[in-house]
Amino acid sequence: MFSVEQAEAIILEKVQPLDTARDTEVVDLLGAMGRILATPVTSQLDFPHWDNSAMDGYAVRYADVQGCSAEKPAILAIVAEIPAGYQPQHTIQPGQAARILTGAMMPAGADTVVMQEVTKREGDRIFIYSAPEPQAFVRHQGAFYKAGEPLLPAGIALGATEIAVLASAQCTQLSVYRRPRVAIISTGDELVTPDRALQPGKLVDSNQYALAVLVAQSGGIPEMLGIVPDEPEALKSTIAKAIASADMVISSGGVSVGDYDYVDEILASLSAEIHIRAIAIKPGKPLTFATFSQSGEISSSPPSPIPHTLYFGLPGNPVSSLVTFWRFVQPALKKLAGLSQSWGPNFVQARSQQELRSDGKRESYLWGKLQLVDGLYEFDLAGGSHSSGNLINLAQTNSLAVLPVDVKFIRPGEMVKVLQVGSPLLN
Ligand SMILES: Nc1nc2c(c(=O)[nH]1)N[C@H]1C(S)=C(S)[C@@H](COP(=O)(O)OP(=O)(O)OC[C@H]3O[C@@H](n4cnc5c(N)ncnc54)[C@H](O)[C@@H]3O)O[C@H]1N2
Ligand code: MOO
Ligand SMILES: [Mg+2]
Repeated sequence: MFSVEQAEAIILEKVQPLDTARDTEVVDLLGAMGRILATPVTSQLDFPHWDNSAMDGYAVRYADVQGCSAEKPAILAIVAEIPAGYQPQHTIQPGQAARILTGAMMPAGADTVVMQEVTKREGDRIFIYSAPEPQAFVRHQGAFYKAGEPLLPAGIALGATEIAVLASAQCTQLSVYRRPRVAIISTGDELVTPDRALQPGKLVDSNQYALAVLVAQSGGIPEMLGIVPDEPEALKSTIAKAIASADMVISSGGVSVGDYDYVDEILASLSAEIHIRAIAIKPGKPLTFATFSQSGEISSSPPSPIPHTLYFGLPGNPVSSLVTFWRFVQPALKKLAGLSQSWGPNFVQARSQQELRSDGKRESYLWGKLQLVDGLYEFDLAGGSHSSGNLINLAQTNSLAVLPVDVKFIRPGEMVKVLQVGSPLLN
C-alpha cells in the first residue's frame, strides 16, 4: 500500500499534459473564459500606446513651471485643448500650455502635466501656483509593457484579468487547449438513477453527478456513461469503450475485495498497467490507478489518437469517491488539461475548532468548513457521522482537515493542515 505522497507522485508522473500543437482549438475572447492558453501571447503594441496624461490638467514644458509658487505663479498661454481620443495638432512652445484630460495623448513639446487643482484659468491663460516634479503625471509609452516582450505565457487559465489583457492587446482569436474528455462510470447492481423509484436494497447513484460536476469544474468535459451492473462482460465493454474515446476514465465502486469487485481484473484483462491498488488514506483506501498505452483491445481500428489514457478506479463509498477525486484526480486532471502550474492541491494551516480524531493508521481526511477569522484560518468540523457512506453532512463543506499517519488527535485550538476543496479551475 502506498502512502498518499507516494501515490500522488506516481500519478502525477504518469500524467502527460495535452499536446501544444495537436490538442488545441481557437476561441474568441469570451469563449476563452476558464480555458487554458496553449500558445504564449506577445503583443506588437506598447502599453501605454502613447505618452498620455494621468490627470485632468495642463500639459506644459517643465522648464516653464520649475520654481513657480503661490506667490510667483507661472503664467502660460493655452494653445490647444486635448480630450482623450484625439491626436494633438500643436507643438507646445516655451511659454505655452495645452488643456489636457485624463488619458489624452501628450502634445509634442510638453513633458509634464500640472493637475487642475493647483491652477486657475483666466480665458486663454493658465496660472500655475505649485511646481510639479519633472515629468509629473505623464504615463510614458511602453512603461507598463514593451512591444515584443512576453505578454502572457502558455499554460495559464484565462479569467477576467487575463481576458482584459488580451482584449486590450487586440488578441481576439486565442489558441487554447481542448478540454480533456473524462468518461465517468458508476458500477453496482444496487444503483439506480435519481428519477427511479427506490426498491428495497437499492441506492441512488450520486457519484456520477458529483464526479461530473468536479470534472467540469476542473476543466474537463464529463461524459457520463451511466450505471453498469456488477457483470464482468458489461463492465469490460463499457470500460473498453471509455478508454477508446476518453483522455481519462473515472469509475466508482468495485475496487475493494468483495465478491463483485471486478474493476482490477477487468483492467488487467484489457492490458492496463496498474500502478496503484491501494493508498493509506481514509477514506479512500481501495483506489486503483492505471494507464493504457493504447486504447485497449476493441479500439485498434481506427487507432485512437490518444497516446495514454489514465484510469482512476475510485472507491464506491460516496465520500471516498469525492475525497480521492479532490486529493488525486483533480491535480492530475488540471495537469492533463495543460495548466503549467498551480494544479497541485491547495493546503493551508488552520486552527481547529474541535477535537479531530483518527486511528492513526492511514492519513485521515475529515470534512468541514474553512473560514478566515481576523486573518487566521479556522477549521470547523462537520457535525454528524464521518462515515465514508454519509454524504449528507458533506454538503456545504469546503475543506478537509488532514491528520497524518500516527497522529491520533488534534486538540481544539491546535493548528491542522487543511486541504481546500471544491475550488474551480481559476482558484
Ligand atoms: N473486507 C473488506 N471490505 C471492504 C474494505 C476492505 O479493505 N476489506 N474496504 C472498504 C472501503 S475502505 C471502501 S471505501 C469500500 C470500497 O468499495 P468498492 O470500491 O468496492 O465499492 P462498492 O463495493 O461497489 O461500494 C461501496 C459502497 O459505496 C456505494 N456506492 C457505490 N457506488 C456508488 C455510487 N455511484 N453512488 C453512491 N454510492 C455508491 C455502494 O452502494 C456501497 O455502499 O469497500 C469497503 N469494504
Ligand atoms: O476508504 Mo473507505 O473510503 O475508508 O470507506
Ligand atoms: Mg466493493
